[in-house]
This record gives sequence, structure tokens and C-alpha cells, in this order.
Amino acid sequence: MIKRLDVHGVRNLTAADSLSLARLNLFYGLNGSGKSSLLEAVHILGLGRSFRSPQARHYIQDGRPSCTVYAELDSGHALGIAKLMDGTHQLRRNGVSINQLAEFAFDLPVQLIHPDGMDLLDGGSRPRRQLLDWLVFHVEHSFYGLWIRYQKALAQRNALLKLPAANDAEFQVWEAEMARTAQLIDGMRARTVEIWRQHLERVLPVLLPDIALRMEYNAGFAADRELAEQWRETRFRDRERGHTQLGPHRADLRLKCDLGQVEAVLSRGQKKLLICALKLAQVAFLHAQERRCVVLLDDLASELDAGARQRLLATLFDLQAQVLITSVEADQLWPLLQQLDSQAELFHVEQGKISPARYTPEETT
Ligand SMILES: Nc1ncnc2c1ncn2[C@@H]1O[C@H](COP(=O)(O)OP(=O)(O)OP(=O)(O)O)[C@@H](O)[C@H]1O
Repeated sequence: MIKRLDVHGVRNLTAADSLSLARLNLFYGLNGSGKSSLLEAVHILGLGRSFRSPQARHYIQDGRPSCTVYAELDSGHALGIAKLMDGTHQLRRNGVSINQLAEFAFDLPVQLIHPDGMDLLDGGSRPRRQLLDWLVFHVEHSFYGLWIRYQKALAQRNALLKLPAANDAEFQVWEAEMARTAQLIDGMRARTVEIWRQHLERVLPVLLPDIALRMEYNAGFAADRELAEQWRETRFRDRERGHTQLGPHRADLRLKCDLGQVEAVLSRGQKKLLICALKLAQVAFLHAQERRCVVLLDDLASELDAGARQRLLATLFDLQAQVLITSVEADQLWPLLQQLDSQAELFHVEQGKISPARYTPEETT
């Protein structure tokens, strides 16, 4: 959990210094005041990247060379990240420079629920794979290193596919390395999905009581055959396409309910609730391992109806997650947060300045 937060130079945020955060926190303010930018800053700290722009120059404040986010955690650790215009970053953990973003991300599991993420079920497999891998990363400590090794070997094989003179022995070297790492990655993902599914069964009725859901994991290759053999057989086809088509980099999750594939049969509102349930189940998974998540809920009031909001927040509170919520006004959410936790904090965001606020029903000051 973040106890204290400092943000400098993220979009329009000019005064977001020494913010003392509670477990439940509401940031309210007019459109364009800087609420999402605050969540973006926490996301940059926890995952090294923004959820709105892939390029740092878009979120670094106009006229500044860099932006920084610093947080003191209740675990006693202090994390700081500086993002530079060329996209590189500098990391400090407890005052010491470190190279690996993974060391950092492990200290601060950040989970995001926001309007643009609501197409997770509809498009290609990448966002579902990212969702799964976020969880695998947090529960399987060797996953990140294996994934980097796999990606390097995959890049080498893809390079060979473009060389007409590349021979069998050259392919074998990289396919063998890919097979070694892929098998381990696949095992970790399959184990994680199994436990995630159990948590999902428990949290799904909180948000979608009428849906019986099945979550299936697709490895991205035929799990019952030697992987190196599958890559040998597909070299010709892969050469034509210019890249490797089989492998854990193509893994996916399939979600089905009684009526069929969820993307085809659920309503837009039901899909939102399902995405929230998938993420809530991940928070529950980490909570069972005595890890607490920071959950960013961007524009929550426009995403879920009052009942669903209430149940989502109550469950997150029970799971001891820290929650940062944005909303254009405080009237709907603040009474609910206070009911859950008398220590909840309210902040007013105004033209890039964030300050603690007091609430009066007629007027929020
Ligand atoms: N690189 C930048 N430098 C300075 N200001 C920026 C930069 N990028 C965006 N902005 C401005 O910062 C503000 C960011 O607003 P943000 O998206 O955080 O608002 P919000 O309070 O979440 O609004 P909404 O309620 O409309 O979602 C906007 O006014 C935007 O024009």
C-alpha cells in the first residue's frame, strides 16, 4: 500500500506532493483537471509504462525534460521512477539505483480498471495474455526471467526466417532454447489459471450472479506434442509469413458461458462486470498470498451502476486492497467510501493541483 505519493511533471500535474493516502481514496474534479493523470503516474511507477500513451513524451509535462513519481510504501520500501523524453527510465529503490523494472513492479502490484480497458474480451489475444501474465509475474518469481529468455530466442528465430541461407542447425539452436523456456512458461501459466479460476468462481457471483462462466487457457501451441518438432514442421509456413506463429507468445484465454463465447453473447454492461470480476479475482489470488494490490479505478461512476460499484468496492476493501478512484463529482461515491472506511481520504483535483478536501453534502470544498 502507498502511504505517501509525490508526482512531478506528469501531464498537467503541478502540485501533487506529499499526498498521504489511505486505503480508500477518492479524487474528484472537473474534466481535464488531472485525475486520470494521477492514476497514470501510479501506473507508471508500478508497471514502468502509462496506460494511455506508449510514448513518454506524450505524458511528460510540456516543456519539461522528464517526469518523476515517488512512493513510500507501508512495507517500508520507497520506490522512485524518472521517465525521460527518449523513453528510458531511471529507477531507485530505497535510495539505491537499480536496473530491473521487475524488482520494482514486484513491490507494487498495480491493477487498473478503466474505460479504455473495457474491450479486453473483444479484440486480439494480447490484452488477455497481458492480464494473465501480470498475475503469473506476481506469483511465479522466475517467470519474468524465463519470458525474457524466450523473447530473445524467438527474436533470433524470427531473424533466421528472413535469411534464405539459414540452415537447420542454426534453427535448432534457437528452437531448442525456445522449447526449454516455453515449457516452463506454459506450466506456470497453466498452474496460475487453475488457481485464478477458483478465485473467479468465488468473486463472480458478487458482480455477475446469473452467469455460469468457464475460463479456458490456450497455450498457443499443441500441448501434447514436442514443441521443437512443431517449430521444425512450421518453418516453411513461418518463412512465408515472416514470423513464428506457434508458441507461448500466442497464448490466450477463452471465456465461455452457457450461451456461447462471452464476446459474442454478453451485453456491454455484462462484459464490463466480467472484466472487473477477472481483475477482482486476481486481487483475491494475491491477497491469499498475503500480497496487497493497489487498484486504480478510473471514472468508476460512469462504468458501473450503483449496486455493482458498492459490491466491487466492498469486496476490494475486504481484500485489503488500496483503492484510488477518480470521479467528476464526489456526491455518489464519497458517502459509500466513508461507510466502508471512516479513514477514507477525499482529494480535490483542480487544474493540476491536488489537495485534501472536506465534504459537505451540498457543496464539496
Ligand atoms: N504532456 C502534457 N503536458 C501538459 N498538459 C498535458 C499533457 N498531456 C495532457 N495534458 C493536459 O492535462 C490534463 C490531463 O487531464 P486528465 O486526463 O488527467 O483529466 P481528468 O481529470 O482525468 O479528466 P476527465 O474527467 O475528462 O477524464 C488535460 O487538461 C490535458 O490537456
